[in-house]
Amino acid sequence: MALFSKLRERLFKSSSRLEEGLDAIVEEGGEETPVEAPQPEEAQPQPETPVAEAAPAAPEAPAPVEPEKPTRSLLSRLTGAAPAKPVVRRELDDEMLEQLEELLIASDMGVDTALRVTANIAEGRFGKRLSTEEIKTLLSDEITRIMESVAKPLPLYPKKPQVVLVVGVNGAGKTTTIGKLASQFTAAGKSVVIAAGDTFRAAAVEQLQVWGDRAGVPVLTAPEGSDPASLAFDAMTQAEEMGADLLMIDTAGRLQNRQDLMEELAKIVRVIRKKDETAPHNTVLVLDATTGQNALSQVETFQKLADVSGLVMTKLDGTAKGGVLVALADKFGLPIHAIGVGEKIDDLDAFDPKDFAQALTGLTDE
Ligand SMILES: Nc1nc2c(ncn2[C@@H]2O[C@H](COP(=O)(O)OP(=O)(O)OP(=O)(O)O)[C@@H](O)[C@H]2O)c(=O)[nH]1
Repeated sequence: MALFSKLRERLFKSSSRLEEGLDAIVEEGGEETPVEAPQPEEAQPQPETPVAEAAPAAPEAPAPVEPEKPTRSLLSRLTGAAPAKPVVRRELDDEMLEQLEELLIASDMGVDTALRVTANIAEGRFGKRLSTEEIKTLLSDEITRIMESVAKPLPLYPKKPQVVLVVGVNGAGKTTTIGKLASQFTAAGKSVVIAAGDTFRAAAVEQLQVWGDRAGVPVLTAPEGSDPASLAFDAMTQAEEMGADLLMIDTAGRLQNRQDLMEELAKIVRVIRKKDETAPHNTVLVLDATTGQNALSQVETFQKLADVSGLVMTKLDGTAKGGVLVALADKFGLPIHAIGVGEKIDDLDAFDPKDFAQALTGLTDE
């Protein structure tokens, strides 16, 4: 699956960290078990557990988690394939659970989420023997379950222009994301206008113009230092006159002076509501995945500054902190509209929970 492999490849740092950690945990107290476990009909003595070498025989030896797949053994016999390598399994106990929790916390899933995820994985499996692959599958299923309800593309309304306010700290990837979204909406037949609302930074305006050119959409600007709210008002007027479907407004991200920023955002909202009292229709918070747990406090801060309606997580490529997205979904339940997986114009993917969970855990597609 092309999309899957792209995400998998780009989330490599996150997945390899988890993968290496899981291997180390399972190997630490695990034992090799044969992959081709004897099937009941093969008239082998029925062991209570498929462990190769009986460990210091625990009287209540745990049963295997999943039955071994019979087709594997039959298939390899029919095709004469070399016997598969033995699989290492480790009994799930308190110590292993704690190590799993630590690993998930280290992958930026956050303490609360890591505890919840491991508790759910452990439920009904205590004392059972698990391989790395089995834990990856359980983990991936659990992450998918958490993320399913937040995977929502940016909702589109019949309202013209639909106003999308884009907020986030400087450097999070707002400009890039606006450019990528503009390109996607244009390709989908929508007419888009961008307003460069961070009027205090000439470089930010120039950068937005570069992205507007790339996406082939007009970028409305105002002289440096002018009032962002007045630009937003003019942009509303122009977008209406042009019959644009979408108006995306970039905003400043100076958190150093929170009060100013709060007033600036509030004023933009007040002014555009003079034109359309239902605007802004979306307030999208752009977050940088490489900031890890800091993304959580940014959500809290921006929720106080603006009525955040959804998230875009950028820079998921090349970070070992991809787990923060799970923590965000678990803690805030805000819709995740898209994920940034690179610096190019088409490096913005719809958020697919299963692909993401598999890529994060390094689970290979079967
Ligand atoms: N690798 C990677 N880099 C990204 C992604 N999104 C944005 N960037 C890079 O992050 C840097 C900052 O992106 P901008 O879009 O300028 O961020 P901004 O929030 O608009 O920042 P200001 O203009 O400072 O307000 C740029 O170098 C982008 O190329 C992404 O998904 N992956």
